[in-house]
Amino acid sequence: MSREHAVERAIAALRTGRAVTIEGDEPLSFVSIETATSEALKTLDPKAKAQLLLSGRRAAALSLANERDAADPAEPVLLARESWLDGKAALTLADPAQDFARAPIGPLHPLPIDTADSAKAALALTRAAGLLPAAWVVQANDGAVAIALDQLTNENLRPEVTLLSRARLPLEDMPDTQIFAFRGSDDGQEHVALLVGAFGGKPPLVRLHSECLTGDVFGSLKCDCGPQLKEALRLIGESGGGVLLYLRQEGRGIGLANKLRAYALQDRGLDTVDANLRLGFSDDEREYAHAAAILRQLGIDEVRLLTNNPNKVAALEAEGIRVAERVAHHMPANPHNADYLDVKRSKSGHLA
Ligand SMILES: Nc1nc2c(ncn2[C@@H]2O[C@H](COP(=O)(O)OP(=O)(O)OP(=O)(O)O)[C@@H](O)[C@H]2O)c(=O)[nH]1
Ligand SMILES: [Zn+2]
Repeated sequence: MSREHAVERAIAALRTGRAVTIEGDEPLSFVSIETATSEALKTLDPKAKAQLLLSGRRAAALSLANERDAADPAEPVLLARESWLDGKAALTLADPAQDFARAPIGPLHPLPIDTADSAKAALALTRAAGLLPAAWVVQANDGAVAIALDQLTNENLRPEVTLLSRARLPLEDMPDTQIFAFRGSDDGQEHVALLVGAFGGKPPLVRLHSECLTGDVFGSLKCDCGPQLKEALRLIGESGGGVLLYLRQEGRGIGLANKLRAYALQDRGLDTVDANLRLGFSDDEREYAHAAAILRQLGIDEVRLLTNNPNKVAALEAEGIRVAERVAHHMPANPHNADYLDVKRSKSGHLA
């Protein structure tokens, strides 16, 4: 099976509460603790000592001593079977929603992991599925969807994108716009490119916009995404033409439900970075390999990039697209996003 289909099937299984088996030297079967069906939970191994996989970051937030002293917060932590650790308790461990409203939970006993690569890949799959990075370890079973570890870890497998369709899409003040849909070869995500006007000669003005349902569609004041999206299109049109990529990396790559979980933590006083960490994600889970592949398919290998984020410039260059110029893309702050924009500058390296 192609890697694309294997990953897509595994993601679909996790989202619907079914088990996935990572095959290889260190086989590991698991289900998402968020979606696990009662069927899947029946396959918890009654004899096994091990039970729950959490991300190192989440374990650190729970003040759990990692076996490896949390040297790498991205490393998974394996917890032992405890009689009280049922579906509800596991969800409380994985989801920080209750962190401020309950007594400390435990005792919990981390175990050494003898399937470290598979455990890491398992949590990467739950993240890719937009679920909390937490899993029950279950017994291998016939119903599980199998995927080979090297289909998940082979760094040489650079994602490619397939052009699915293109059409005219007249926009306000930019009637000469075309929309292109692409599908990622590794995860099946549909990304969009808007080609505005005709460009040629100097490197086109390009905006890599990461999906933000709340800002882009509902006009949320918590972030600056909505105004950035509109202004980027306006600037691209004004400059004679260019490209806007609409990348399906909602919530800096953690997915919509997880972003809303992060928002709930922000309602409790955490900032945008700490909220991600408490959920068990890194501050920014995005990647730009798909963006680079789309630009290449559009015949673009050099851009003027609209962004305040130097990591985005570096990531795109690492994927082989030259950034001839960074064009600042600041929006006026409002009372609801002023702190957010401050944190982007003080903690995430955004340029003022
Ligand atoms: N996890 C999380 N994601 C958020 C939050 N606020 C906005 N986002 C997401 O952040 C992404 C936009 O990131 P920004 O940091 O505004 O922009 P950037 O792409 O890093 O930098 P610029 O190019 O300068 O805009 C979108 O995917 C949003 O959904 C938040 O509080 N938590
Ligand atoms: Zn936003």
